[in-house]
Amino acid sequence: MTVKQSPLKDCFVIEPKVFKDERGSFFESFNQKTFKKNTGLDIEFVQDNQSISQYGTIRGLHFQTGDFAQAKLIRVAKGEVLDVVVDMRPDSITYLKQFSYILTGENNHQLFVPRGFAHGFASLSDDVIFVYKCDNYYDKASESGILFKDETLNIDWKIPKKDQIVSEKDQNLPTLETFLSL
Ligand SMILES: Cc1cn([C@H]2C[C@H](O)[C@@H](COP(=O)(O)OP(=O)(O)O[C@H]3O[C@H](C)C(=O)[C@H](O)[C@H]3O)O2)c(=O)[nH]c1=O
Repeated sequence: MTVKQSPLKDCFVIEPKVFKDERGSFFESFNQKTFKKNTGLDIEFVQDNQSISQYGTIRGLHFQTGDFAQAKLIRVAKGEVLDVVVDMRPDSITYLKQFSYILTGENNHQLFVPRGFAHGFASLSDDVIFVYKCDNYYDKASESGILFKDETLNIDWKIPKKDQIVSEKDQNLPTLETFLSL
């Protein structure tokens, strides 16, 4: 496994070792000992999530606040996504900076997103199987987020407006300016 730092503090890309043969391929999608050895992080993931999305779906930007903030280890089992994170930690040297990365079922890359980051993704293909580990449990009351089309962040989701599929909940998330003023 190779760990590559992203431009955002504490956020990094993991490229697992993939074994290929005439049958197909195999890789360890998570190994606690290897993860700790290569990242120096001793994290206990407590919840695995999976979502399936059609082309054009944009989920996010989400995060849980306070005691229920979540670090996530993200990968795409099938399809292709543009994954986007924003550092929402006021004390961070990369505060309010954003980073996007293409995750696919082909490259098997993973993105580690620390607690205190907003996270979202756009489905660039149909039938995207998006799987991720969280180091804290889901807590509806702690859910928060930033509007995906926030003008300050000006994220290019790579999906034409006419093709965008966004939940009612996400369409009503606050802008960054509003969130920061709360
Ligand atoms: C996240 C979550 C949701 N749910 C329930 C709540 C809703 O009834 C239903 C769909 O939830 P939601 O529309 O919030 O799902 P996503 O839009 O995929 O949310 C996720 O998408 C972005 C990309 C993230 O990074 C977060 O992990 C998460 O917010 O699943 C649960 O029961 N447990 C959970 O952990």
